[in-house]
Amino acid sequence: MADATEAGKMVAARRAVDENIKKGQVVGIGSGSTIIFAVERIGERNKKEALNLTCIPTSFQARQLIQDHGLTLGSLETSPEIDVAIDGADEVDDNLYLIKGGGGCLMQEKIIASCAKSFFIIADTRKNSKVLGTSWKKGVPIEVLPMAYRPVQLKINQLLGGKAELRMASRKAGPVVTDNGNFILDWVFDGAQDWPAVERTIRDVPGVVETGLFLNMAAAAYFGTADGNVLVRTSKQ
Ligand SMILES: O=C[C@H](O)[C@H](O)[C@H](O)COP(=O)(O)O
Repeated sequence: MADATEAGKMVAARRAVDENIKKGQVVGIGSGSTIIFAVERIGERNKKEALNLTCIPTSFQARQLIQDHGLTLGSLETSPEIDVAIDGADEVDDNLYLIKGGGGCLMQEKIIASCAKSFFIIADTRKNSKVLGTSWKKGVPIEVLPMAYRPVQLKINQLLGGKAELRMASRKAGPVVTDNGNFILDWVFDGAQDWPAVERTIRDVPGVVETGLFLNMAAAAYFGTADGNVLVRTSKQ
């Protein structure tokens, strides 16, 4: 099963890279386990085609991946406009609404995606849902300022129901600390939601830095299966 999932991630990543990355572009590089296959493919093509890309990372991990594959590392300061961004997701619904941040990276990912002319999602087929919360049961990640985590937690519970849980680290005592020095709350919800309204409600709570809901951002999602097939779903808009 694990190998089948990895195979699905790989075919989706390779197809998205081959269809969307062109010479000379500024490329946003996402975070997580699926993006590894995309950067491997970009590196492979770069050796053959001298792509001359500038790659903008969304995390510490992405920065290392870019450098490990001999690609040119850039920043939003020098390249504020991105041609294409590619990233993974924890779940994708029928509207191409996404939950992201399962690996603790969401704020830089959202900034990079917002600067990109096109934003593509790569995932194995398990992430392809009609309704968010069908396969991803860990909730919506919310990045919060550490000093505000407790009131934010209480306010979200009051405003939305469900439960906003402080994400704890597994190989360190205490909470997960993001690349930006913040904490993460995972808002575990029940049933279908009005996602634009939920996004507004969460963002309006002082102390919230960003949410892992990416709405109306992705142009297409590539879902790979172990047998090498890739389903491409494009935005309805
Ligand atoms: O925090 C992590 C990022 O949002 C990832 O892109 C997301 O969790 C998907 O990761 P993976 O490709 O490992 O499933």
